[in-house]
Amino acid sequence: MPNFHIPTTGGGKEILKFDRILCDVPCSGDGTLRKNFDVWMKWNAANGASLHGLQYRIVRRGAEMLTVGGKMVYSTCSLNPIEDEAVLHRLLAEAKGSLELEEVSEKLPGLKFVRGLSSWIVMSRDLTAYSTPEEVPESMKHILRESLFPPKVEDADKFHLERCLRILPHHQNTGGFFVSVLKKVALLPWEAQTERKPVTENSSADSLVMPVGPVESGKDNGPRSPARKRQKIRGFKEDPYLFFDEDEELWPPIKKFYGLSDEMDPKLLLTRCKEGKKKNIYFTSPTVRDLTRINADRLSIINTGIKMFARSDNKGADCGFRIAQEGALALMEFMTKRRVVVTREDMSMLLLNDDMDTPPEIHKFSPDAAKQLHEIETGSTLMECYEDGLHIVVVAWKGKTSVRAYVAKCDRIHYLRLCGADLSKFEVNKFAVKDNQVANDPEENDHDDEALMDTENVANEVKIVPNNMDVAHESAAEKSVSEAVIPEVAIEKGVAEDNVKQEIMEETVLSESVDAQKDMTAL
Ligand SMILES: C[S@@+](CC[C@H](N)C(=O)[O-])C[C@H]1O[C@@H](n2cnc3c(N)ncnc32)[C@H](O)[C@@H]1O
Repeated sequence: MPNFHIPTTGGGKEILKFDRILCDVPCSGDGTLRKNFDVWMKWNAANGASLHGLQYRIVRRGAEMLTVGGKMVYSTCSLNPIEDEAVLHRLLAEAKGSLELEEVSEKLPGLKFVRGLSSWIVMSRDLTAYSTPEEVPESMKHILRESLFPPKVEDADKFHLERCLRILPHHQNTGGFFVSVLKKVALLPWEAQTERKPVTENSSADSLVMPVGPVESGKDNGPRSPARKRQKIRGFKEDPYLFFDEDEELWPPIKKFYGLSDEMDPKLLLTRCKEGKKKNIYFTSPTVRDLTRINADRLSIINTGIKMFARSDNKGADCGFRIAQEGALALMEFMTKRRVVVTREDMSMLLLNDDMDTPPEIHKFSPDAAKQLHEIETGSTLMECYEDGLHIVVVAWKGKTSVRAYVAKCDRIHYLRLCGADLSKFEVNKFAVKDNQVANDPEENDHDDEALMDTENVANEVKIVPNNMDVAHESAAEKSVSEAVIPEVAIEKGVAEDNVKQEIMEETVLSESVDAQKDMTAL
């Protein structure tokens, strides 16, 4: 994760530090073996060792991005101490007291868990066990490195690894999970060495550096100098983020139509269209707007803000933009018009009617809701229900004689369930319907046999699935964080020759790494 710049009060910029960080890192996933059949086939004792380095670099980078006083969760769905306590022990040892594990067991009363480990053994792929780094043969030292081993007995207490929580599958009938909370109590030793200066145009922090931990090839090396530069991330040209100015011509008609108060700052609205008609209008907070602007040349931001308005080319006196459901709750705070309060029965009727041709007519609503509806002009409207402790706000289109909900089907079902409405018309078992069709249609039966044969053939071809357990790709995991966004892949099943597999793997790695790079810089 690269640094983000933020403006300072004096008009300069500095590096943003976070109050809270969640490092839910890629892992072998052995805690999920009850639901992931694959884990049984792919597991070996060295999986943890090949992921440890990547996990360490991610959490170490997290610690750097954390503000002093901030907290960071480190979690995995693996129960292998090499991926869990060993990673934390390594970071805590390097942090020299600037990071502490927090006691969080009281935070979730009733949660069953066992405490983190302070001792464990390290195993090679052939199941040879080693208790200390000294026992590891020279030829294995580059794989079973010192950092995989537990703290020395005399040092163990000071790391408080027992404050980690290990949730075992049988405790709550779930997957296995490891979770810990770190608190940053002082600058990290390697941060403290570099005096914190404001960012200038020419300072190294201003370029896209990845000030992450050491590249782990061969022998392990200590924290590295923050001045070392990394390659710039190349990639996609995203549509620009164009924030409204004071004199944005779209704003006055929207403001008037929805009766938006002066408290709503139009400069928090943005579009992504440079030319032509603007399609969607997004809303951000002042902080996100500043971050987006100030980092525009340094980061490829994929998406930001919530969709608040969508263009609607309905003829009429409206402002040309309807409210988007995603932004409705944020918008209603400023809306003094076009809000209709309805009863629970009204809301159920509106949402149950998903037949676009016959939306419910206004006279079918309760008298009070019908009166409110008659008083507003045609166009986008909020329908709000607060009966019986409900708090449902949906976007609708108020026509001359009827009202139609503009809500996605899954949301519609969710709200109907809250209303206690009859959901039977949505509860169709697709598989049962298909089975019935097959049973009643001999031709369908024929086709299905063919389809089955095809499936069997496909199963014998090469299938590529993302899988972070493949030790063949240890080398990717051993690269720096900036490069190691390349997801590992595994051949799930197949009869193809090795070189064919290799070609396909390379192709997949390439295309997936581009996607992963996009994800990495998404805000
Ligand atoms: C356990 S998942 C996180 C799941 C997430 N917490 C969620 O609830 O959807 C681990 C994530 O790490 C990402 N990842 C894999 N390699 C990475 C790398 N080198 N740097 C950063 N993230 C990586 C994966 O894409 C994956 O999304």
